[in-house]
Amino acid sequence: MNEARMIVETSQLTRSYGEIVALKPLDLTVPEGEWLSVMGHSGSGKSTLLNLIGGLDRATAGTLRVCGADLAGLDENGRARFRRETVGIIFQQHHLVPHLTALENVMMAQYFHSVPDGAEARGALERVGLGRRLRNRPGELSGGEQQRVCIARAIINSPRILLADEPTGNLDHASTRMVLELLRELRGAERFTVVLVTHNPEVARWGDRTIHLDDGVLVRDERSGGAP
Ligand SMILES: Nc1ncnc2c1ncn2[C@@H]1O[C@H](COP(=O)(O)OP(=O)(O)OP(=O)(O)O)[C@@H](O)[C@H]1O
Repeated sequence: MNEARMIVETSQLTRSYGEIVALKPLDLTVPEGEWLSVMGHSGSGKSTLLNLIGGLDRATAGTLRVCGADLAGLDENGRARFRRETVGIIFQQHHLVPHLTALENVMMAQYFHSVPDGAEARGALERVGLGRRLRNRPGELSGGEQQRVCIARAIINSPRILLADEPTGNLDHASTRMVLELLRELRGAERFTVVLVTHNPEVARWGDRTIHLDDGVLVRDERSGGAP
């Protein structure tokens, strides 16, 4: 039987900001293809963990391997390359450029990864169901549609791991469901691993597994109940 490959492996991973220990020594493994939900109160260390996994921040102690890369051993350039090649990120705030169309917003992300390619960007927008809204600016799209542009932008480089920080935090119930269904469908098709931070237990249930952080400590690790 094949052992599942671990996409994230941490050992005693720690992040302090001066006196504040945002993440206390954490041992965590995430197998390839898993959707891991991360819950916890405000300030419990969820974004800190996500930012470390995404190579956006550096640990103060411990080890962290993501897709085989030893993140502690990478310099700034190495981490930028790791982010470009391996990671897709979606935030609560969409960070779309207001005066650019949906297509141009995705192409701008490509510019930072590699070379803008209109056909590829169009393909990503079609994959998230926005093939008919390519020329619309963010202000002309609903909140759920804006988040779908962000998902198109995040999957354009075929990431091995998709990180989502409260991706549905600003959305109503129907748009939340649509975004989560899309993530589930894309994960099935593209086989990336998902780590999704949320305050909302209903959202966490869409994952395979949920970990709970409390004051920087992993206090619970359980199989999720399944999507409603
Ligand atoms: N750059 C920073 N400098 C100083 N302290 C920080 C920094 N980033 C996070 N912290 C602190 O680390 C702790 C964990 O923060 P983190 O953002 O990871 O929590 P969170 O669980 O994501 O919270 P929220 O749900 O409110 O986003 C908090 O006490 C926070 O104030």
